[in-house]
Amino acid sequence: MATLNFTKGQGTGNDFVLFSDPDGQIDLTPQQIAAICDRHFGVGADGILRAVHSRNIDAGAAALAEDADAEWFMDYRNADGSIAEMCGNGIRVFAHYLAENGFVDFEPGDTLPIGTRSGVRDVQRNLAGYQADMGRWSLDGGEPLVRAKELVVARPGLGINVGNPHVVVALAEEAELDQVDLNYIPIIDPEPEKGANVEFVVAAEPLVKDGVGSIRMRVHERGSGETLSCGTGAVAAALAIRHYAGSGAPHQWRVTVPGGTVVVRMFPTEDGEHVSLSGPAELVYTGSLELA
Ligand SMILES: N[C@@H](CCC[C@H](N)C(=O)O)C(=O)O
Repeated sequence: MATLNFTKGQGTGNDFVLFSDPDGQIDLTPQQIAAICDRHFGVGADGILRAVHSRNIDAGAAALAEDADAEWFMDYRNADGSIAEMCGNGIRVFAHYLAENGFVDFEPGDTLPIGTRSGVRDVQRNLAGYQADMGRWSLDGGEPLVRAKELVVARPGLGINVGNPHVVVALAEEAELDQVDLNYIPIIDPEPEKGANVEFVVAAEPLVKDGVGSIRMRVHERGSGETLSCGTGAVAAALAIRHYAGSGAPHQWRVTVPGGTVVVRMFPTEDGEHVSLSGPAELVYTGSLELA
């Protein structure tokens, strides 16, 4: 049995087991990942973040081709062991982990490029936390119908890709958001080929104040179930509500999730519109476990 030294971290309650494997020698199986993430028999987490040098993981070649400074790669796995392309809360916690453990020199005001399966993401450190440039996004998931337990009729969703796939469902009332039972996987019709994370959203009252939009969101994550927060989900939700609100809608949104609040900003670049995500990141404790 091998010992795995890990750190537990969280960002708005989206929690992760992190470990460093610069040389790319610890390839956990989906079963081992699911066992570690199990909240009764393991450490318990929504996902796993492996810190590996980009040159030592196959998916890192594309990251280095995009930005030769993307030394570290965030190898993200969902709680069920499946691979996901990107994790918006995870990347802040990952950057914090690298900085606090001295793997990178990353002071407030600095930018750190991190390799992910959806491309390189630039993370900025500031005095309040971290902001990640989540890159470009697309409305490429159609408008499927979504059925969820305790919502009486199917609702129209909006498919959005922000590096990973999402379907956002706008609800009319807070009561509906509170009552939807996300212990059950929402049914998406037609079902996306690679599945999707599903966000349920209501507008805050007022929707816009001082040029900033506000929404509340709950999420069912592909591969992890209901989580207290999903960063890419918050980005998708803000983009969807801005889309529904039409021209004149704000380009900055506060997204309140069960685990806290994150901020989403849309901004123009030479490369088309990008979207950023800001929020906290915390390392909670360190530990070690025996790998079965
Ligand atoms: N919690 C994450 C998203 C993690 C991946 C997701 N479950 C998927 O399968 O795409 C976030 O903060 O973005």
